Amino acid sequence: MCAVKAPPSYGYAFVTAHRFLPSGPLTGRIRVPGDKSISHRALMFGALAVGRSRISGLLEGEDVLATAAALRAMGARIERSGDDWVVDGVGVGGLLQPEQALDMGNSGTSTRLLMGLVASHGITAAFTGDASLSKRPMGRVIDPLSTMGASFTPSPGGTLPLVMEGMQPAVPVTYRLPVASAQVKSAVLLAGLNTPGITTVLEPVPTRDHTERMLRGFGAELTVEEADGERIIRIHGPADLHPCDITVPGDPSSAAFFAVAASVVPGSDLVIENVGLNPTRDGIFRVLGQMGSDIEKLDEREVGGEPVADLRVRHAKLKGIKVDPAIAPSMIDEFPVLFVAAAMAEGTTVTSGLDELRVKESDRLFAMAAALMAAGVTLEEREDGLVITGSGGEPLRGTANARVATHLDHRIAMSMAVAGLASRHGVEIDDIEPIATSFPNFTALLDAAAS
Ligand SMILES: O=C(O)C1=C[C@@H](OP(=O)(O)O)[C@@H](O)[C@H](O)C1
Ligand SMILES: C=C(OP(=O)(O)O)C(=O)O
Repeated sequence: MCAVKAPPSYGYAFVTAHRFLPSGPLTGRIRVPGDKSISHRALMFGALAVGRSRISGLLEGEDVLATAAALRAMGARIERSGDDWVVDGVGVGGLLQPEQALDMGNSGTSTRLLMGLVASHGITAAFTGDASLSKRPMGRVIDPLSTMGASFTPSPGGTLPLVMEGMQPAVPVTYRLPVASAQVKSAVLLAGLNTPGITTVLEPVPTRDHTERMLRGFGAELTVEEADGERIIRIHGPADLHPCDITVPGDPSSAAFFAVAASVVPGSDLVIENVGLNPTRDGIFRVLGQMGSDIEKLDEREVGGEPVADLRVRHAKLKGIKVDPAIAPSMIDEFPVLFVAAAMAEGTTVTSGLDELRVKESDRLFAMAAALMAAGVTLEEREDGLVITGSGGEPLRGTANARVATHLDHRIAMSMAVAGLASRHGVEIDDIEPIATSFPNFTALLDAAAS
C-alpha cells in the first residue's frame, strides 16, 4: 500500500497515486457491489413512478449518486433507508425544472439517459461534467432527441456543458441506432415514456437490455420483436409507471476484475458471489472461457429478473485468441481488463471492432496500450483494437519506477491494478480516485481476497 495524496492537475478534488504490488493467491468469497446500469435505471424509473419504490443492493458509486442528485433536483425524493434506498416518484411528465446545472461528474450513463428524460418534459436543464465527461460525444443523443422536438445548446463539438430545452408533447419517432449503444437506445426510449404515441428504436446490434426489462417491470407498455436481424423496440406513451421493489444483482463489469485477477495469479481459488449474468453483459466470461479460464457457475438463479450465479474462479493457463468483434457489445466495458488477461496468456490475442472504446471515460485503446507497455507488455495498437503478445503466465516485467496514467478512467485504474498483482515490480497508478465512480470498495476487496 503506497498512497500519496496530491493536488490534481485538472483542478478539483484530490488525486491519489497508488502502487499495486505483486500478490499471493486470491482466495475466499467476495461480493461485488450492485450493477451500475441497473442502479441508474432503478433510480430513474422509481423517480417516474407514482408512489414509493424500494431498491436493495443499489451501487453507491459516484456515478449513481450523480443520477440520484439530478433526480432530486427535478423533484423526486430519494433517500437511503437502512441498507435500502427509497424513491418517491413524481410520475411520468412530472419532472420539475432544476434550479441549477445538473452535475453529471464522470458518468456518461447519467448524462445520456437523463437527457432522454428531460427531452419530453417542458423544462430546461443544463448538464455539466468533469474533464473526462466534457470530452465525450453527446451528438449521438442530441440527434434523435432533436427530431423528437427537444432543442440543445451544446459546447463546440457537441459536448458538455450543454443546455437543453425539452418539448411537451414531444413527437414520437422511429430511430435506427447508428452505433451499438445502450445509452442512445435508452435515451430515445426514456424520451418515449412521456411522448404520446409509439416511439420505436431499431437495434441492428443487440446491446444491454436492462431498460427494456425494467421498464416492463415498472408497467410500461413496451414490446420487443425481431425482424430482418434487428430488434424492434416500441414504447407506448405516455406511460404510467407503478412503483417497484427492486433487488440489484452484483455488477458483472466489477466482477470481471476479480475473475481476471484470480485467473492470472497462481494458486488462486476465489468465489465471487451474486454476479449478474444477463446474456447482453456476460461476454467477458465467455471470452475468458475461450482462453482456457477455469470459471464455474454455482447456484444459478434469478435476482431482480436477471440471471445470477456465484462464480468460482481458479488460476488457469490462459491462451491467446482472436476475439470475435460480434461479442464486443456484451463486454464493452470489460476490454481493458481482458487486455490484462491477454498480456498474461500464452500466444497472441487479437481484438478488433472496438472503435467505441475510444469515446469512453478515456480513449481506452490508447490508454491501455500505453499502460501495458509501461508494464512491460509487447503489443500493437491498431485503429480499432489491440494485438497483444502474452507473457505465457510469467509476471509482467515493467521497470520498477513505471507509472501509468488513468486519464480519469476507473476501468483503466482497476485493470492496471490487476496487472500490478501479476507483475514483477508492481504497477504504480497515477490516480485511483476515479475507481469510486463504479466500485468504491475495490481496493478493500482486493486486499481481503489477496491476504
Ligand atoms: O446503458 C448503460 O448503462 C451503459 C452502456 C454502455 O455505454 P454505451 O451505450 O455508450 O456503449 C456502457 O459502456 C456503460 O458503462 C453503461
Ligand atoms: C463507460 C462507462 O460508463 P459511463 O458511460 O456511464 O460513463 C463505464 O462504466 O465503463
